[in-house]
Amino acid sequence: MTFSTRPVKIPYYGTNLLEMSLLNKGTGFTEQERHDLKLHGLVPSAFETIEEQEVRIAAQYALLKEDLERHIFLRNLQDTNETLFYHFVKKHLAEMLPIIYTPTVGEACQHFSNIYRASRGIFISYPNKDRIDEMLSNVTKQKVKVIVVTDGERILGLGDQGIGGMGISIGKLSLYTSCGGISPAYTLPIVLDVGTNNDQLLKDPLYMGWRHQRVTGSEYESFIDAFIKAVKRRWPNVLLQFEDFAQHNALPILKKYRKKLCCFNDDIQGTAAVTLGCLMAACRAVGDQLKDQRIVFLGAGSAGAGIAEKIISRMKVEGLSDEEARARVYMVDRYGLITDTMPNLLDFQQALAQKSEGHVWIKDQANISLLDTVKNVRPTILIGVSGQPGLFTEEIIKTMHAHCSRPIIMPLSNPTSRVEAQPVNIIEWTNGSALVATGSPFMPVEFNGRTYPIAQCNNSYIFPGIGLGVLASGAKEVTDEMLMAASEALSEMSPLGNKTGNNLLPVVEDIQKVSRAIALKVGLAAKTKSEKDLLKAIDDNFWMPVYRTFEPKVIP
Ligand SMILES: NC(=O)C1=CN([C@@H]2O[C@H](COP(=O)(O)OP(=O)(O)OC[C@H]3O[C@@H](n4cnc5c(N)ncnc54)[C@H](O)[C@@H]3O)[C@@H](O)[C@H]2O)C=CC1
Ligand SMILES: CC(=O)C(=O)O
Ligand SMILES: [Mg+2]
Repeated sequence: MTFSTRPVKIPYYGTNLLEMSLLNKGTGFTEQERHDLKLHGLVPSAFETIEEQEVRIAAQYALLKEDLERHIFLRNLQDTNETLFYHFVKKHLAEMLPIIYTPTVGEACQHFSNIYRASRGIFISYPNKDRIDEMLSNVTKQKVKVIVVTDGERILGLGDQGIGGMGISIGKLSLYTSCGGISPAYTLPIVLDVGTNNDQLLKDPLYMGWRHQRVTGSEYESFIDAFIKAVKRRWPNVLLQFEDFAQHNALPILKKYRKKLCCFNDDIQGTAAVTLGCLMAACRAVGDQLKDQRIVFLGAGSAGAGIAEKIISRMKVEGLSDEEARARVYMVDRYGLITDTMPNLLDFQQALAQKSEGHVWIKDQANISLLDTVKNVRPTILIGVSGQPGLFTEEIIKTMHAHCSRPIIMPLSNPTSRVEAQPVNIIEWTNGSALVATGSPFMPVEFNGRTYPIAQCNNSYIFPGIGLGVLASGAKEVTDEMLMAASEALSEMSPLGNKTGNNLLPVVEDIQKVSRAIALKVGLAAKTKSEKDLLKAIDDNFWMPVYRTFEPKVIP
């Protein structure tokens, strides 16, 4: 990996410089820098390396008792000294990801206004809809390359969190940097404040968002449109990630803007890519193909439909017709199995509805439960993306296992409090036969003297690599081919798939390696550069949390 050690010329000095989290080094500034940048006296006289500073941070961190406190502490460090923050996080990645990301980030979103410390990102509220250009121009970062934007309506499985959604935009971008090497100087979290329907927030005197019911319909659509156009004007080549939009908006927004700027929806496409990568690896491990599986989903929303369509695409690559592939995928939602006679289906659900003709157990039945679906379909794969905890009951899991000796069971809902079943229970109910992957992190399960690792099938294995791949290739669009390449790259790195271990996914500590491999495949699928040039561009774009030497740009 190449890393530039050239001094950086900066036009900032004194207290202002210390207040810039991207440049601040605290006691890490050298004697020369303290002289040149007017810092003498503004920091304690000791000179410390980043490693020495980290010892202090680790000692302070060790005193904290609750995960939310740890999150606040780390966010504070991020707002004070980003290089030290990423240095610390990178060194303890497996321990810190659950603090800066799921599950703790969910709590941070729920309590966003109460734990608020310092500003980060931009808050674009509906009443300010005519000044979006001005708001974007207020951002001092010149080269924004990756934006994560949410409107806070469906934060993880926690529902409407209003401007608390900013927490997820910040968290995702922290992973772009810690897992995908995107410089924090190039990232920008955004929350679109279109009001909230969360009564608790509306009544909370500390809530800092617009106290108004959510704007909907054409008003909402024109607001989104104004936002997208303003982003294009300010940063025409940016990669925009849509995050945690509610079901009724997620797909329509993606469809409308997919070709208009370089963007993707993480919950639909990122989740589909990581799940498909896991399933391809799991099939390889047992010498099967995806086209031979029968799959049942609980939750036919953005994530469910995204994963289902990706699985269908892959089954078609493996030789099935569209009809044959769709016949193998069953979607159970709030009112039961989705069938072609069910009223009020959304377009994307209609495409995934099972035909009632030809299935005796479906014909003329309404509200077919998950249990009945499992009994009749005899699935080999069960995926939970309902956002509702506990719905994979013992009876359902045991029924599935009765017809499938090695079931693949993925309760993917986040955060931990929303998981469809506890991995330990699934392992027990299946007598250790199930292959389990969850959306939030879980400890390995000990059962009958064996250890069962629980893979974290979360889009965090995918989006940092997509971001790096897009930046390195200069792609103008995130195509289906690029997403499929991401799934393939991930599945090729699966220890279980490669028969080199029993982990379905590489361990979190290897996630930077995973992101680079995904970036390469994604970049190649973008067809803009040769492999050699791409590898160099990936290296060049990969930011490392080390202190650069600063020189004054203008002597004040
Ligand atoms: N592991 C990962 O990487 C990801 C996990 N997720 C998780 O998946 C969950 C769903 O996310 P989205 O699909 O975006 O939300 P969504 O709101 O679009 O879909 C959820 C679906 O579940 C259905 N549902 C609700 N209660 C149900 C019940 N009792 N039985 C059956 N279906 C029920 C809803 O009607 C809806 O169609 C969330 O908890 C989210 O955190 C989402 C994206 C990525
Ligand atoms: C992981 C993620 O994007 C979600 O749960 O919404
Ligand atoms: Mg999400």
